[in-house]
Amino acid sequence: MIVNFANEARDWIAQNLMRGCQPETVVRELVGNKVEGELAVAMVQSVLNALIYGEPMPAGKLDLDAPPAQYVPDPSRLGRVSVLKTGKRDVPVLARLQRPSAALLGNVLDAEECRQLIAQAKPRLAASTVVDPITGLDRVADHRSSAGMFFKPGETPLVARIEKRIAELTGLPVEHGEGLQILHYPTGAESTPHYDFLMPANESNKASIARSGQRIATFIMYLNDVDAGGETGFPHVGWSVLPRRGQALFFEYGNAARKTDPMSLHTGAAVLAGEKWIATKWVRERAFIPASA
Ligand SMILES: O=C(O)CCC(=O)C(=O)O
Ligand SMILES: [Fe+2]
Repeated sequence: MIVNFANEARDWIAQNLMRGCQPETVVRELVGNKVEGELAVAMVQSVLNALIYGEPMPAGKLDLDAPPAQYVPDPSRLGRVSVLKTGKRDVPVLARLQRPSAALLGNVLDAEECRQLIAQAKPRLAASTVVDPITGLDRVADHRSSAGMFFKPGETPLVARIEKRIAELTGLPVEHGEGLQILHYPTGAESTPHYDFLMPANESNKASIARSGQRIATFIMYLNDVDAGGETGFPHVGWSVLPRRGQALFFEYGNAARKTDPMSLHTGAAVLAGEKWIATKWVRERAFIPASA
């Protein structure tokens, strides 16, 4: 059955979802406003499918019989070996998750590399920004009380060496990587639940996706041990990765069908004691071309 779905209602739902409201909360609000329950679920689901799975945004009509969007992960780019090799380095696979597709890796960076990355980044840290989902403009994050900086691809010999290592480990070409981001979380700082892929509904993301394709994978390297807290968490599956110096978490959320995985929602839990330093590489479908190029 096809029903009318006013663009105003659709935009209200989209804004709330992009602000981080839980879909169930948005459904409850709609039901409180006298929208019939099943219809409310279908309305919210259709907007979520557009925001997260890259389905077309509903425009004026809603098909209540449309099948739910599905995400089927491709096989992990890491394969099934227990130790990955890059140069003289052995990188053991310490743990794997099926959904979202993820692996924890040991011995990715040595202590001196971690120390140098922190030292090179420290003088250049600025309060983290997020892209405002409504305006598309950068603003200082209210929820992500960390400070960060980006290296340009290949900016220093150390950065270039690490980028080459990531490419050899993951099979993803060096050129597909965005500039390496260093993030520092002081005690108390956290990063609230978010996706790393770009919301295609956001105007400012459209140009970026057109240039370089969607983000499909994230490689987070932990640069120090954290005394308490600071885990990278996947709330939909209840998995937490503890920051350990030199280890890395690789997760993939884009498949060959060009869908994105809603299970890849993740957080940086609040640092409870000590501080946390990470280096993150986000990887695109195609060669990364920054906005200014
Ligand atoms: O701090 C963390 O563990 C997560 C960081 C993160 O989500 C990111 O860099 O995209
Ligand atoms: Fe993230």
